[in-house]
Amino acid sequence: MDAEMVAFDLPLTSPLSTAAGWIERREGWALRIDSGGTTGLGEATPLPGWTESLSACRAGITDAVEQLNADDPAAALAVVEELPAARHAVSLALADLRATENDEPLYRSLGSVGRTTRVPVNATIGDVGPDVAATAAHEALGEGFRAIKLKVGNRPIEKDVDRVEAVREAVGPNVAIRVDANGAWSREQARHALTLLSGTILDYVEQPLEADDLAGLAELRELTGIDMALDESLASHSFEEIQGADAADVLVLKPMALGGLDRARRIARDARREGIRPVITTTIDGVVARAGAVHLAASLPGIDACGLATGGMLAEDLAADPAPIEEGNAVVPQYAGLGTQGPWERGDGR
Ligand SMILES: O=C(O)CCC(=O)c1ccccc1C(=O)O
Ligand SMILES: [Mg+2]
Repeated sequence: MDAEMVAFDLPLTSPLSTAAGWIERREGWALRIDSGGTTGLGEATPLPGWTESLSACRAGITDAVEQLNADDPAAALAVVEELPAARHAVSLALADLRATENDEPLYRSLGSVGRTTRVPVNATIGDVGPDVAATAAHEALGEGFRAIKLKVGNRPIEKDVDRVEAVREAVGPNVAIRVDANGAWSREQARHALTLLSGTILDYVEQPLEADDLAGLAELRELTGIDMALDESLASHSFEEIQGADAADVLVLKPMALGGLDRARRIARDARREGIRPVITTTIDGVVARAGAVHLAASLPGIDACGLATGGMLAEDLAADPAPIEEGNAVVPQYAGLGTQGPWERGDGR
């Protein structure tokens, strides 16, 4: 097999705030494996704080490309074992290649038996004031979204409460609202915020406390009865630890941060077995990784709304989107494999 990587640097239309700071651009590498004319695409888009550094990622993919060119995919995976973004690229390219060789869409190749044509997604609203948030939420409602995720935790509690209430007012009672604090609150602040929000029905609160405070998350879950979603906690704690701590109702799975679709899918299935809802999201990835995440979500029948409507945050992308958002759903590509050639795409789109 022949493998090559190309660097990219994609600016966001407007920066998104997270626990690890502001995301303004997404840099990474697209990877293509060619095996006798059949290709497999991968993408590594590291996000420091969530994955390895850019330099560690570049070194890892470079090593993996060398192993792939020596026809040793197992060695390629081994060299990126502890580099989640790099492993994401290598494992995705190999999975895409396999699915393409088998002439089946990637989500089927991941183990799904039925046909899935759409995956519900949430609209993502950043740390904007109540009026802008309400306008964005109202627009999302008009576009067909049935779930909205709002970033909180960057303002005084009362201000965040106003923002959440403004969004609820804008969308009415039938849209699920999720809030994501990215670990910003102390135990006391989270208790206060969730008490003030008790009149507003929330689908869940995502990472209200820092990643390592599993005991606090379990306590908050018990105390408030609000569904607790863990995101950052998954970077430093295994599924078994989280389950053992009784800390989660929902797990937010980011294939880029977890090291690939295969790893994320295993956690999703473990979670479901324990009655925990998996939700698939991205780290604001390029189209190759985003399409992979859509396939992963499609391989989990009946999945809740996922955080996959992130393509619109990018001012530029690697290629046209094979999984566009329509009426609050990602359309699942039914071509063989992933459904995109990324930067290797021909000008005509396929
Ligand atoms: O889940 C979504 O709706 C979008 C993805 C998102 O919010 C995100 C994007 C990059 C880094 C972290 C996060 C997060 O969920 O905290
Ligand atoms: Mg989150």
